[in-house]
Amino acid sequence: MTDIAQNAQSQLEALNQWVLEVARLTRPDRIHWCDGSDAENTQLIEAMLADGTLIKLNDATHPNSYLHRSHPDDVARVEHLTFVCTSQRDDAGPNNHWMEPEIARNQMKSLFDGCMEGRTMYVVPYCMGPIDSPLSRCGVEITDSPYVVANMRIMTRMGAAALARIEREGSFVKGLHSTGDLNPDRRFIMHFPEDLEIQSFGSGYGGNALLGKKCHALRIASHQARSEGWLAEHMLILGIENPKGETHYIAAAFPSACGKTNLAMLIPPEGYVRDGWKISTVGDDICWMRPGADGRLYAINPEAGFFGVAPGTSEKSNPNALASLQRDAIFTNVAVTDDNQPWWEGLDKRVPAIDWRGNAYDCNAGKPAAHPNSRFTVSARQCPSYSPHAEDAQGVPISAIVFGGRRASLVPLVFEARDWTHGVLVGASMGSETTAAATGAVGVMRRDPMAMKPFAGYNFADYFAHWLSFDNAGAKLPKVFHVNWFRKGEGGDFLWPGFGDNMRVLEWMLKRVAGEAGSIETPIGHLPKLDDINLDGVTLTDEAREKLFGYDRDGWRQEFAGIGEYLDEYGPRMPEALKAEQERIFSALKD
Ligand SMILES: Nc1nc2c(ncn2[C@@H]2O[C@H](COP(=O)(O)OP(=O)(O)OP(=O)(O)O)[C@@H](O)[C@H]2O)c(=O)[nH]1
Ligand SMILES: O=C([O-])CC(=O)C(=O)O
Ligand SMILES: [Mn+2]
Repeated sequence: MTDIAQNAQSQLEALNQWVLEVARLTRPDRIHWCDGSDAENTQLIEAMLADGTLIKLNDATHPNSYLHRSHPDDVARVEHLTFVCTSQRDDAGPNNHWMEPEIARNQMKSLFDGCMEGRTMYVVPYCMGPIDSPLSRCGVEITDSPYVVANMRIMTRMGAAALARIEREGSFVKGLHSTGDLNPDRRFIMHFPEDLEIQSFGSGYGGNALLGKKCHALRIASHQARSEGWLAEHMLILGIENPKGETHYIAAAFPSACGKTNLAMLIPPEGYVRDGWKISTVGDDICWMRPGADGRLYAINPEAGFFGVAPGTSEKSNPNALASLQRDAIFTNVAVTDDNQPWWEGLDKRVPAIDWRGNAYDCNAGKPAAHPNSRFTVSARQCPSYSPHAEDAQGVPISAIVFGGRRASLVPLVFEARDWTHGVLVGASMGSETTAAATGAVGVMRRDPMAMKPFAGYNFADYFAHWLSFDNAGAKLPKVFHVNWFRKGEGGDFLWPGFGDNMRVLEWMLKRVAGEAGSIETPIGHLPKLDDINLDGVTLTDEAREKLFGYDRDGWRQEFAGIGEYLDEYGPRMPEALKAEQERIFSALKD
């Protein structure tokens, strides 16, 4: 036998053994190896329609589309129940909940004991990233949820091709998932990055249960990326083609429910379209980046579908998303109209008949009909703006990295970092108001470095050091920017129109990359002057102009004092260079 054949056989044996070991513990009635075929999917869907897990939507308006109503206590990620179990506590860092691996494994073992009795155990081989890309990585999720299987089929390259790659390759991420009894007291999402392992119990919700997404492609992958010299980030990737026909790619990190899907699918304002500007979508949530031979960062989207926020998605805000959702989509926790079409707040003026829990909708009760974190799952290939380069094995070269949060006050529309180290500080000091994507209070300002607070699989101090390490000889790094689409006026309204008009800010960024646009230098970075940004067709009040393009020195001094305190929470592991950058800016703000 050749070495390669021998390796393939031993990989397969390791996988088989693990599957049997899990089956001995969880005691399912049946084991089903998923091949990802249409026939298999049809069978799964039929079984879910029969037992009520799925409800068929209006076939005339939404062919092959389904509604899933989750348990009302299981509608979002659960950060307080999510753990990174490294052998050393400090390796997980103050940014993660930590448990000793041995204790976590024993606790999970007792939860998984017999939990699949009466159920089918599905073995789901998947590939994160194009099946032929050297940047992609594989995993296998074992789950007792057919809803998870149907979603994984849309969100990843699932089935036979992934299994073949696993047989060829050295390693895969092992993910074990059971919905258990959905009791929130028996719910844990455990990560063992040193062993490339995930164990998730007690939830069927997206980020907790579709293990390829946040658990693998962010927490495990970020840990792996650190030792292998790449980056696994909570970023969208989009392409911008200018009137000259040149395409630049931008990666942008915004926290959960802060605008990644919307920016990734942006349709430019009319004047831009007429001039020949085009936006293409590579990814809307996760970005894996690695330096190429030419020193630039090359990125792939490890996902194959979108698990997007439904509320706020409309023909006006995001026509590309709506067009993607015409068929073959799974909707989770949305409302339905009297003719059984999916509906959510912000979609249109119709009044829904049934709310997300399945009760008659009472429009006077003051409660939303769709859950604020209701979602759609759909293949990226159905998106009209899906980039022809989204499946390129070598990835796309990144010209700019954008950080952004939901900040009602202080933070202007856009500014540019002076250099890479400053850019890393801009990312590290990001703040944002919490959203419905995770359980807990909404609208509370918190530090969310690089939009990775819930997703970094290791100590943020080491993560920032890893980011800084990309600035080496030969590197041709992207420019770094910060945006805020969510600045509010005294009256509580958003001051910036957002959505398609965000194109104006993207254009300024590309001009900065090309050295063609002006700015004003301030201690926090380069801000555009009002006439550096094309505002043709946008009406802004005086308050909006001042707050979106101005800079409040006193407010920023306070902000930087807070950033200094935040960095200090990480103790001596925090890289000196980042602390020094913070101190430089803080003292410039005092002058
Ligand atoms: N005011 C305003 N709201 C926006 C803008 N872009 C997105 N939103 C709203 O923000 C919410 C979430 O946006 P998404 O694009 O789905 O967020 P995401 O970052 O992809 O979220 P995750 O999938 O949770 O990671 C939606 O309700 C949008 O309508 C914008 O430019 N301005
Ligand atoms: O993980 C999820 O369930 C959805 C998501 O993208 C996020 O919360 O950032
Ligand atoms: Mn996300």
